[in-house]
Amino acid sequence: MYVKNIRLKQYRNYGDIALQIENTVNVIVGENAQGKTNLMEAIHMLAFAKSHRTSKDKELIGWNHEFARIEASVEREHRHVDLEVILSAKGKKVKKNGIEQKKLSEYIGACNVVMFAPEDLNLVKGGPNMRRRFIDMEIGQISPVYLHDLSKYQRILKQRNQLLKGMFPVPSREQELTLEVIDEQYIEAAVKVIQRRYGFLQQLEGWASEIHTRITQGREQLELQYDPSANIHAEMEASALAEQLRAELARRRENEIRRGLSLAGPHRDEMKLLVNERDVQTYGSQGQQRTAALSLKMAEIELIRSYVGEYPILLLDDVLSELDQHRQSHLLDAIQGKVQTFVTTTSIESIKHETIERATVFTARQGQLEKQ
Ligand SMILES: Nc1ncnc2c1ncn2[C@@H]1O[C@H](COP(=O)(O)OP(=O)(O)OP(=O)(O)O)[C@@H](O)[C@H]1O
Repeated sequence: MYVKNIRLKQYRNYGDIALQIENTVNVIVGENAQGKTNLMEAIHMLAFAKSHRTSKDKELIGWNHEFARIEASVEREHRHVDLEVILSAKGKKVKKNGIEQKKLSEYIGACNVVMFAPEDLNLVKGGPNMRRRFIDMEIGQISPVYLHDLSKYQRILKQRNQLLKGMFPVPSREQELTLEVIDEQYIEAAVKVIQRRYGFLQQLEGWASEIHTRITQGREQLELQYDPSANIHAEMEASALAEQLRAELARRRENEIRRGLSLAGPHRDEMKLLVNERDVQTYGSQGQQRTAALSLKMAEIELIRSYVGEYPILLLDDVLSELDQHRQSHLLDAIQGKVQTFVTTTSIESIKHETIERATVFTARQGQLEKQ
């Protein structure tokens, strides 16, 4: 799939621009603060209806404007889809082929995007919430039903926490009975999320470990592990998993009431990345962490292709020049001719010559993009 054209109106520092885009590598070159990342963010918005760098949509609206609009035409293998995201003080609207989609889960997936930005190193170096966010977003784009299950789980979690808070120091009989009912809903929703995440990680690991071994020329083995917050075995089938979670909740009940918090469940689960059997977050060098992040992103591209039957669009925001020649070559060789790619850089010299020769180059200057 590829973005054939895009129009941005009052989005960040863009006034009103329209671009025709080729299904190749597109390099956006420009000095700092010219709008390179803003364009990447707009394409990310098309896929996820969410920015990769802020949760506050109003920051995306051009200063002194009432609304912002992103419109694009995306070519898919046997069809084409028009997408539109409109942001205003009233909220966000998303449209697919001109029809407003009330549920984001019905919109997401119309176009698939993999983004690799410097912050992605936090996937390896950062806290568990970064990895949970990564897993949730990536499963969401290949399986919108997952987003529905996840938000159901989050809704029940909120209710459960509220109930637990009111149960301290002495729970009433009524509260205890309500907790029993909520626990069953909580377990059912949690099991769905855990199983989906576990399955996703296994598939992702298949690709990521192969890619990682190739990049490190056989020196390193990458493993991804689902590391649950409860004493459960994520690989078990649903009823056994539910049983384990039920036992775990019973064991932790007193503590949960004392703290007014749910202490076991997907919201606290972790994904571990091991290189040669050691946690790369704790023991990995900068280079190993960078390679692990790159392997994950490259694996994601393959995983999406295996699900949707087409390669996603790749956004490389300010990372290509950060990769040494060896890692750059691995990435570029894997995508060349197959994946529509957007690369931003302040210095065109940092990108391999052969890539530039075959790429379309745009210059970003003060909210304008000019094809070279
Ligand atoms: N809501 C907004 N309205 C107008 N301009 C904005 C808005 N939000 C950010 N900007 C401007 O957009 C510019 C930043 O653009 P962007 O982040 O795309 O830079 P960049 O070209 O990627 O730079 P760098 O190379 O430093 O990453 C800044 O000048 C910033 O002031």
